[in-house]
Amino acid sequence: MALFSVPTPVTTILLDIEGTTTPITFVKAEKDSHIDGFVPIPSAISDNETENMIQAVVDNVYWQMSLDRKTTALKQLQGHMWRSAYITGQLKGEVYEDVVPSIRQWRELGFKLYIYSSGSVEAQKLLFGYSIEGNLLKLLDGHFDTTVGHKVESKSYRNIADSIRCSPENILFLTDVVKEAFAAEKAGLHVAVVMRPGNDALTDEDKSSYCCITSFHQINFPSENN
Ligand SMILES: CSCCC(=O)C(=O)COP(=O)(O)O
Ligand SMILES: [Mg+2]
Repeated sequence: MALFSVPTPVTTILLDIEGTTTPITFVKAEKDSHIDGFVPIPSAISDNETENMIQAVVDNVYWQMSLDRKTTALKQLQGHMWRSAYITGQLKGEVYEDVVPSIRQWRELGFKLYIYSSGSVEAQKLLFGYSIEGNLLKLLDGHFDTTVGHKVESKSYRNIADSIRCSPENILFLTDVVKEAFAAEKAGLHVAVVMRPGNDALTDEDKSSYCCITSFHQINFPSENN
């Protein structure tokens, strides 16, 4: 197993969610038409304007979800919608099996841990608060979403560094998306790209440009001396 050695100045780890801590399939809405009992939305439009408007909004939300768009408005809406499903126990946040033991170990080693995801802070707190591994919020020092800036813009990473009063070179960002890794690196952060089953395939150029890992267990810290 190839190891990724964390550079010595790193004190803080910034984690992406989808494709990094959590399978993409957990976030991405599936089409329901293949499911037994599927109830299609009628295509006929009634004369009632309010209903038409509601329907247009619903259609637009479905369209955005089908494209897995990362707009702040969509992500805020998803957070609100998921709340009751989490609270009633119908939904539990998925995390890969290596995530919890790793982040526990990182905290024991003294690292600070933050989340930066396109998912709203509300949705992040639900996912980790009601996860298949129980309430993980106490393992996290804070959360950032796209209200701090888009994930492919370097400025967002500088904003996060400023907000947690940390120099960019003290932060390691783990993400599945190369454009995000590029933006973070440009801001001065250290990065590693996470390859999980179902993630978009990386090109050979991506693989040679970035340290790539398939599990958090491949992350090795200076204090581990191995
Ligand atoms: C926070 S739970 C839902 C995550 C989500 O909606 C999403 O789009 C995740 O994208 P990420 O930036 O974590 O890859
Ligand atoms: Mg991601």
